[in-house]
Amino acid sequence: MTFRLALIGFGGVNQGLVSLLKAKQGKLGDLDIRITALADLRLGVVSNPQGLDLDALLATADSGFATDALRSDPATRISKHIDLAATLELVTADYVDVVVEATFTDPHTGEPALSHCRAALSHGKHVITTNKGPIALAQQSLTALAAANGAAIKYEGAVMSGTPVLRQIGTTLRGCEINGFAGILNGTSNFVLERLAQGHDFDAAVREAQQLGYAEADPSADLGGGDVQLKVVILANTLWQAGLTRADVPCRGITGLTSSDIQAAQAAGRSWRLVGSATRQPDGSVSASVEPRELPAGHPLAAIGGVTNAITFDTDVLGGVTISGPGAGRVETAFAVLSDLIELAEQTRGQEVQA
Ligand SMILES: NC(=O)C1=CN([C@@H]2O[C@H](COP(=O)(O)OP(=O)(O)OC[C@H]3O[C@@H](n4cnc5c(N)ncnc54)[C@H](OP(=O)(O)O)[C@@H]3O)[C@@H](O)[C@H]2O)C=CC1
Ligand SMILES: N[C@@H](CCO)C(=O)O
Repeated sequence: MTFRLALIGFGGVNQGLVSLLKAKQGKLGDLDIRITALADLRLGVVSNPQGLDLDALLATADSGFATDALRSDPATRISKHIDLAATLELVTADYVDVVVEATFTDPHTGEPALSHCRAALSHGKHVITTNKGPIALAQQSLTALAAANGAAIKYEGAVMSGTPVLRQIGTTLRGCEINGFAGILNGTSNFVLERLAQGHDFDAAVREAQQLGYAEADPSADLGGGDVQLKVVILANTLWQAGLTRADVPCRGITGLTSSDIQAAQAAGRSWRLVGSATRQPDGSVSASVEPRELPAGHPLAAIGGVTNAITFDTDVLGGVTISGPGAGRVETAFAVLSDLIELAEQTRGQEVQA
């Protein structure tokens, strides 16, 4: 099976995807994944219906977006001009099967990602996104649009990066009723908390998280809790079709904590963690919050350090089920895209057998 991808945004995650596809060449069975289109503000709009060379793409990223390596294939078209219309033309091109949306997360409007997703889905293109904006704001309508056009929308990377969480809800945990969750859902802030506990400076820790590819384009979303707020909305709506919006999730980040708060907790064997949580009440309503919590040693989330994230689901049959793994990172998040592509291939094959 062949998937021809359009990558929208060529920052950390989509560059990570190119590296990962190169590393996995020949290891994905009959799944042939090609990148036939790319749109990025710094690069412009690039296409090659036969597939762009992965080494040339990596060289382009490494060289700070010089296009010499891409130009060595005469079939590759490059236009430096990029605007919404050019990007929408690209995502709907006949040489694109799957659009991988990885531009910045806008928590207020979801744009321009929302327009990219809608255009792709309404032309029957599958969408895979790591972008939390469109999913937190329009999960239900995007899913309906996909279904109406025989397409799929997948977003495993939107919560806890490459660590499988949303897929577990839909597969292995399906026989359980999940009545709540609490988790460390932001890699950057957890990384900064660890650095502060080690005595490092706040701003230096944030810069390090940016260099490592963990932070949002605007890191105040990580530190102020807004990123976790979006993830809580996505989880609650996935679990319970709760119709939750950001306004329903009171939110405080880690910016009110001082180094002395953190070190005092540490001396007492406790740890500050930024926790996103939600609970379904007996009447079906959902209460949710994002806040720093001082956790005792032995709490399942207390020992989760650095960029690692973890979530504990409160289930009727198993009690607490905790999933832990990387919460951010370029290749780690690209892995979520790859896992969505593999699932999409399985589902497409299943539909072909039935037809
Ligand atoms: N990094 C991570 O660990 C994770 C990231 N995510 C999400 O994945 C998405 C991508 O993250 P990441 O790759 O780290 O972000 P980056 O900021 O590294 O990359 C985003 C890229 O998109 C480009 N871009 C911005 N607007 C447009 C546009 N209108 N059209 C085309 N390209 C555009 C940016 O260009 P320019 O730089 O010029 O603005 C940049 O190159 C974000 O939504 C993020 O929240 C989710 C999970 C983990
Ligand atoms: N900026 C986010 C990326 C993953 O969504 C984080 O640090 O968790």
